[in-house]
Amino acid sequence: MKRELSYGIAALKNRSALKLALWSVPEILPTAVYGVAVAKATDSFLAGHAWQGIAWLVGLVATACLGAAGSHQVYGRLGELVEPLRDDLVRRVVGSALHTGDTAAVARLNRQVEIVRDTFAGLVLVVRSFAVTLVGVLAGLLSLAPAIAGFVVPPFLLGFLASLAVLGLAADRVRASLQADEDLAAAAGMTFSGVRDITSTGSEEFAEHLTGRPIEAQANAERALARVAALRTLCFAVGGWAPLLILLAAGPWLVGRGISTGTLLGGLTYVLVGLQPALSTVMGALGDSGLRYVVTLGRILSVQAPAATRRTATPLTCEVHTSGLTFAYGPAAEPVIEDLDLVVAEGEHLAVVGPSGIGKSTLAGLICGMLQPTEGQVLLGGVPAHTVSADTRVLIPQEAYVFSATVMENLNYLLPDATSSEVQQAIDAVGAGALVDRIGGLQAEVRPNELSAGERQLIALTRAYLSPAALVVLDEATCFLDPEAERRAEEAFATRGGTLIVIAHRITSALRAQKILVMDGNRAALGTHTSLLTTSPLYQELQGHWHPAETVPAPPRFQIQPAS
Ligand SMILES: Nc1ncnc2c1ncn2[C@@H]1O[C@H](COP(=O)(O)OP(=O)(O)OP(=O)(O)O)[C@@H](O)[C@H]1O
Repeated sequence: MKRELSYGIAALKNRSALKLALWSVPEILPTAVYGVAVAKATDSFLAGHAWQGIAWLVGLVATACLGAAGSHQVYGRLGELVEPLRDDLVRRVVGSALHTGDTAAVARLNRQVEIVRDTFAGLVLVVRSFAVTLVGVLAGLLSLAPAIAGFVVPPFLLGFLASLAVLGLAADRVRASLQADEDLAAAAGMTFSGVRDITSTGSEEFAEHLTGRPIEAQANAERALARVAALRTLCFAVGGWAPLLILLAAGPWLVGRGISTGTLLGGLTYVLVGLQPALSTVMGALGDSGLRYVVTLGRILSVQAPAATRRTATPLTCEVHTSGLTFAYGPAAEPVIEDLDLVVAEGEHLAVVGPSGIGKSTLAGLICGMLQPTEGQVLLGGVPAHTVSADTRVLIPQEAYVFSATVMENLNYLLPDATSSEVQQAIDAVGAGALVDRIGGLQAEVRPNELSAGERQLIALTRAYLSPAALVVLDEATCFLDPEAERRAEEAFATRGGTLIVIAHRITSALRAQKILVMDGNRAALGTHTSLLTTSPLYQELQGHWHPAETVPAPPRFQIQPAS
């Protein structure tokens, strides 16, 4: 739990957290004012000064509007605070999966990353709103009647601190309950699968013994969980209800010492509308989202990337050589690629074409060593692709990855030591200059959600261009660019040096390549545009599909967005 808390606290140590805290200040005002306004309005109405009472209520509405403006800003800052945390977790998850080759883990862990992000954001909001309420109510009570604060605040804080103390215990009990659940499922599964043998050999007693213990253990774990729930209810009774009862009981005494009816009502308002709901919400969130955050983040953080011993080979060339390459997604599945022999020489430019779902992305994954052949092999410079060091090759998929950081950090991610002039040269070559200018230069912050798909692709392409990788694989990585922007980017890669493989989605991409691989089920044809037109019926067909779209100018799929 300590590790998960430290991780969350570290994520809060940045400027966005400070901005979020500052934008929370306006919200304190209505919280501080509502009890005072109710007190003053009540006393004014009771004294027959109706307009004065109405003026207090109008003032209350005005401060609420001010608070709402602050809340609006808070949500914007929350995104800036939470997205870098998500990016960091995704980086860990993907990094670990790349080392272990367990790509299914990416999907599983990515779901957990989403849970951590959502629970973290929820916790930040709830804890922030609790702090705002506490400060506001304290300020309001002290200005209204410090004696009321003396009755209300100590039991409230006692209940709150006790509920925090119970939280650690609750986390342990939840983990124990999950474990007991899993143990019981395993024991019951084992007994169920052997039920015929148990009946035929008359071993019911043994089977009962086998499942009886985990059932008892699970029942105990559930009872322990229920006791913690009862303890939390007790904490809420102390923190949420005791202040109210104490204040009501002390009412006559307070009135006897000059506290007006309106002031007493104002104090009750602070308890009923401020402290009690805030305590209920924060306890609920810590008990629910808080526990989910701790347990889920714990699972992600414990998936350590093993020492990168497997991806250490640095080949001397970046020639791609596949022989007898066969790949299926599972032992019983039909192969997606079967017995493929292919050589792409160092410095060559290959386009891969074929119908949707034929296996182009699978081939890209195999060439980059992210998938391992079921049979045959893929060599990069004579070395098995999955053992080659990660910086030897770069694969840019259709959905480009851009993260919340500066433009420079996004671009030099694969070459952190790149000089400004190297970065600028890459930007100019790929054609990302207008985009970088629009974002505000190299030191400006990138907000991924404000970029179009084409703009994200331009950033990923520039990053790949700048990388030290000798093999670049573009898997429909330019599909959201207009044909002219795509031409410029692809030509930049063709003249960059190294081997280039482009999964093409337009005929023009194929025409720019020296060689074209047509993927056609279990068959594949390799040749040039001219030779394939005569040797590959599928290529002729694809060309027929592509051609009209290429001759009729398509609307641009990438546009620089106007500065907002
Ligand atoms: N992780 C996976 N598990 C199981 N099957 C998969 C997986 N990824 C892809 N496939 C299947 O493998 C086949 C080839 O998919 P792949 O994505 O390589 O084709 P593609 O030619 O790149 O398609 P597209 O042009 O639509 O991107 C498809 O039938 C697809 O459904």
